[in-house]
Amino acid sequence: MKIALFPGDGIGPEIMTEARRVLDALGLPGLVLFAGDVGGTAYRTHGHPLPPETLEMAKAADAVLFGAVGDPACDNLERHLRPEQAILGLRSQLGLFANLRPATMFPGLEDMSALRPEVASQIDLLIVRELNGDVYFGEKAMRVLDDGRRQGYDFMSYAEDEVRRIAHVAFRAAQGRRGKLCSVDKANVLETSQLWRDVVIETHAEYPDVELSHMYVDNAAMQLVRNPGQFDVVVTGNLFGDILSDQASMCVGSIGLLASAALGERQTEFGSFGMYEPIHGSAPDIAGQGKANPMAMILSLAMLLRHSLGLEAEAARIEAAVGKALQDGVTGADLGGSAGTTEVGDAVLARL
Ligand SMILES: NC(=O)c1ccc[n+]([C@@H]2O[C@H](COP(=O)([O-])OP(=O)(O)OC[C@H]3O[C@@H](n4cnc5c(N)ncnc54)[C@H](O)[C@@H]3O)[C@@H](O)[C@H]2O)c1
Ligand SMILES: CC(C)[C@H](C(=O)O)[C@@H](O)C(=O)O
Ligand SMILES: [Mg+2]
Repeated sequence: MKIALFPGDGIGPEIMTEARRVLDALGLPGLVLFAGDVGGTAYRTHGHPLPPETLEMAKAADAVLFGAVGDPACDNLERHLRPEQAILGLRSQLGLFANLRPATMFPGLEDMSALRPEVASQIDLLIVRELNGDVYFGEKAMRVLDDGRRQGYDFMSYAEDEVRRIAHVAFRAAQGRRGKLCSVDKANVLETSQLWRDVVIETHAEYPDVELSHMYVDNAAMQLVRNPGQFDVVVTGNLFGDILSDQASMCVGSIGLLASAALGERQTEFGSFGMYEPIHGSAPDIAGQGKANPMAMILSLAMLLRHSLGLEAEAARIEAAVGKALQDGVTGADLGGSAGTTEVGDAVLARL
């Protein structure tokens, strides 16, 4: 079993240290770990945010655990050299098109939600975000128009096969949960979304046991705050899924709590090859201060064990330990507490 660890920038290395301690504590036999550079860190040492050796390391592994990338000092680099290209490059070059972003209320944390506790307590949803297409990967450029004005543009598109494969993932996920799928789009304005909706409806024919609904993304943003308990599985495109998942994190209580899995079609002898990362970024405003919440990173490790290594019991053990630490009131500044990154890690380890 080979896991590639890519800590990245900002709080990435701090939270990766805690996930690594949890992994070590499990004492899994036959585990081989590799560490690689990504993001601004990799740009500084190798001249590129996703050096070829890092990509090769990811390909040779059964799973990748990814911290975060992003560095304000790199924001003026040409786009292909910016830290974010590491995560985008890994997702596209590894064919990881299906991003699972679960958001579930942790018992005892209801009062820390940005929503009223009785509303927040109902949250148990899964965002299935398409990860290889949309406006993220279309042609983009800045140009000067004939009249001298600068214009930026990004081409948004989805091909039907790209929609169909993520729809299948979402329908199957709904079958394994409460049987409800809400497809979020902007079909009232965008042709990309009209095709999305048409293909999701066509795919539904193969899943008559799943209840399908459609929602425009602006309404979905509102409904997520008004009544998040109405959602079971939400399937949406790359951009909308990015935004709605950050929003969902504050409905639960903190962006430092939400984990994610990026999966594709490749199967290994242990499970599905995948890359696992917190949904948050490198948090430059708190980097190096020992304040970051490592729970999203630790929960991403749990997802890795479940989906890529077939270790369901170990995954559940980690999730239970995180849940207990929260229930016992061990929280950092993001959740109104005073525990630092290492203390939160200690608390999870003590409850494993
Ligand atoms: N997957 C990724 O690597 C990823 C994801 C999102 C953003 N980014 C990058 O990260 C950089 C910063 O972006 P941003 O500020 O918009 O988003 P961010 O998620 O890094 O931070 C947003 C806010 O949430 C807080 N926060 C985030 N994670 C936290 C944690 N674990 N514990 C406590 N607080 C936490 C931060 O302190 C900040 O106030 C940018 O360069 C961006 O491109 C990377
Ligand atoms: C860093 C950025 C490219 C990334 C995205 O937009 O997908 C991040 O926001 C995320 O949610 O993983
Ligand atoms: Mg995001």
